Amino acid sequence: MGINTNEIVIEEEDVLTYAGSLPAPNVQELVRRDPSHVPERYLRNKEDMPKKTDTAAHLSSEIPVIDLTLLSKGQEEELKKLNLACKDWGFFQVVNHGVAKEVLQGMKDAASGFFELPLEEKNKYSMDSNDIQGYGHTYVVSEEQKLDWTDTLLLIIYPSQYRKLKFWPTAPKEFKEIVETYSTGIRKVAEELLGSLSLVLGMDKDALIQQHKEVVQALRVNYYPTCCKPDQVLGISPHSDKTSITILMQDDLSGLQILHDTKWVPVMPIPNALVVNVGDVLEIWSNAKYKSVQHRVVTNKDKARISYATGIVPPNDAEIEPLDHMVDSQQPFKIYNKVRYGEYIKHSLKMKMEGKTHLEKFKNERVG
Ligand SMILES: O=C(O)CCC(=O)C(=O)O
Ligand SMILES: [Fe+2]
Repeated sequence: MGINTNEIVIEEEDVLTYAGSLPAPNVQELVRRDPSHVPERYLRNKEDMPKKTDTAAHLSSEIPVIDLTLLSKGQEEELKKLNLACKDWGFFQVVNHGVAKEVLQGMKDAASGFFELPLEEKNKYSMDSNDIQGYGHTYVVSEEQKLDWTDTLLLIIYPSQYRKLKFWPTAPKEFKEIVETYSTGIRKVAEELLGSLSLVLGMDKDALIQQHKEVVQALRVNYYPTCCKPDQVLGISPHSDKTSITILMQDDLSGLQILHDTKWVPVMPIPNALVVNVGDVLEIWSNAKYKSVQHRVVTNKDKARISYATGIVPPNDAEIEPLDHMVDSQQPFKIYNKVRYGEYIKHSLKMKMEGKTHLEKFKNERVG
């Protein structure tokens, strides 16, 4: 069945519904009932857990910090910094981004209020079994896989006709309004970044926005409860994002780590800054000049952590492939085949999160 919104007909099956997850326990509730126990399904093998030898905390201060105000003025130095940040790190933090600190704080207060509600209240917004919008878990595809120590609220925000308001919490009562205000601010940041990225990739300023066909914006709020066995449990498994770019607000608790060369580097919170990373779609468009970088989240014994990831993606019917001018002497053929975003995301959602394995299927056979 299609939905008719003025002239646009959206195929519901195509755009609004994604493969869902198997049911999984509510982690916050597990901890509330027995903070001293972690079920087997969450306990990982030693080799999958952070080790001193594969972590490089001293590199945290090298993760680039970009000034968005300078970028939007087209300042040459800052554009160069952006290009290097995407090439060398795939992650950077953004300051002077224009989203007021009251708005950032308002989003944090509203989300904390939601997660503090009793389980039966939160479960009013539970994901349906065939979809990823709502409160629940994503990427749970088998009874055997190890589970992440997190509960998630995922909402598609823009274009507004894709919203499923039944999943939008009505408590705390200001939730909806602050999500709108926050998301409108983040959208401007996304547009500014996509404009600057277009320029540094040698295109007109609006080229990457055009590539999206339509900029779809989703908000994924991750709640990581305290964990009594942080050395055996991960908040989120290593993965790359299925986005063009992701814009993340973290609270004042660290936990996010990114894979840089062969070492995991913590992304330390900078008050009121946003963390931005290159997702798979930008890796494909740029023919891997910019790579989506694996990241994971570790757990914490003493304090719950909440993060707010805005995913910028194209609609399901957009075809994505390396842009012609990204084929050059450095990368003399297109390393990904053309794929509809909808096909790519459905394939990815059927797999547990495991690094970048979901991307293999779309690689050109000439990639060894
Ligand atoms: O919690 C974080 O810092 C990262 C979350 C994340 O990687 C995601 O939602 O894709
Ligand atoms: Fe992520």
